Amino acid sequence: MIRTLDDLDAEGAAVGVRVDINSPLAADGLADDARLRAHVDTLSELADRNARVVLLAHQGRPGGDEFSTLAAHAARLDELLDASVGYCDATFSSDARDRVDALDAGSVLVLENTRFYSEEYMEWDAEEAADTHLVAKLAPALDAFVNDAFAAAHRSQPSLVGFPGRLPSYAGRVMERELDVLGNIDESPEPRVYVLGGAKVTDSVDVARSVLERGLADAVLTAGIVGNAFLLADGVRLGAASAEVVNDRSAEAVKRAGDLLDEYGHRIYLPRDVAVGRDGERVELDLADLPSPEPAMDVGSRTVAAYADVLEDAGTAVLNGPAGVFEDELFAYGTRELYESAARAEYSIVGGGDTAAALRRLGIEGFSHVSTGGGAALRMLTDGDLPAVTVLDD
Ligand SMILES: Nc1ncnc2c1ncn2[C@@H]1O[C@H](COP(=O)(O)OP(=O)(O)OP(=O)(O)O)[C@@H](O)[C@H]1O
Ligand SMILES: O=C(O)[C@H](O)COP(=O)(O)O
Repeated sequence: MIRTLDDLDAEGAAVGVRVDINSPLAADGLADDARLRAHVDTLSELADRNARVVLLAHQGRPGGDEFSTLAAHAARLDELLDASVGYCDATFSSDARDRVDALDAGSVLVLENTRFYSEEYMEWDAEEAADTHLVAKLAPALDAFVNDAFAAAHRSQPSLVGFPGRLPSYAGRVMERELDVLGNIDESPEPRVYVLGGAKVTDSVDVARSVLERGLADAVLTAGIVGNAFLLADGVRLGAASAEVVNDRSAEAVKRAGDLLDEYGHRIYLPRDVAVGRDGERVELDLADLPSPEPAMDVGSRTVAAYADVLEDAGTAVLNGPAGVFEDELFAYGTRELYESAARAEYSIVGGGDTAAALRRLGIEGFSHVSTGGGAALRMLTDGDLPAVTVLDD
């Protein structure tokens, strides 16, 4: 059974709360605060119940553009919450532990990006994770652990799976709600159509295989960099610029996408055209017009029309990842159109950090459930088990 905040004696307790506030960034800070807003209920409840709330979170991946401190996140949370929010530029050092010890009841402290520490970017089993430096050093300063980071629950990293071995642990309100909705997806109306876009090529190929093998998906529509990977796997010569974007993420995933096309090609839909930027304009190219020197940044209107036909008959539409570089208005078209078609399905689920940002930016509404998780939601929908959830279950 997974315990929730209803089971936690919060008064005066130092509660470590793992959140997922991994967000798109802009030069001057956060580009979108949807993931921070999602945790407001959990954090306000704990602060109102006089807990000393200690936040643990990651931002970006080592070496990536969005790998940064959590200073801007703390400042934004301070605006979003009634409680006072402090920031500490360490995660488990004596400085961090002293700040936890000094924290007032009803206040929040954001510790530094957990991925600044190399152990956090490795996968562990729960017992080993409990012995990592981060967990072994920080746990004694805490009385309880709450995991509200549904969106990262598919990762077996120390801050996600290590604390339950050392502290009484609970699911936060976001985690509770997500498990409620996504745990019952096998009851959802058929046919089920999965739309896989975005940048996480390896994860998406794995998801496509799983839902196809298990008969959970009647159709898989590919878009974004994921779509480009499937086009390459199908032998389409997109051009060196597009191929580089895909191969930078995973050349191996293209091979696996090819294997999947061999087995399930009749149920996997590939883009029929792509959009590139040429002299500052959007130009749509049919596959026959490729290769192109410019990278494919969006799906084109023929793809949108073909995918809309499939989505029109969907009982359930499950979406992850944008169809293109929606942050640039020239390439927002595919995402806007595809999401609007999906939102019209009888039951529609959409997930992902950038996806949530896209919904807000493009003003798209009407989904039955907007999950905070992208990869996590898809893994939950397909395998039903998430490492960080399994360790909460006792
Ligand atoms: N054709 C493309 N070329 C380059 N970037 C693309 C393309 N299509 C989509 N993207 C980028 O993919 C990014 C989002 O992908 P991602 O897989 O991270 O989605 P997500 O919704 O955040 O899912 P998750 O929660 O798993 O992170 C966006 O920044 C978008 O610009
Ligand atoms: O955005 C996400 O999907 C989660 O925050 C997990 O991030 P990751 O894919 O870098 O582990």
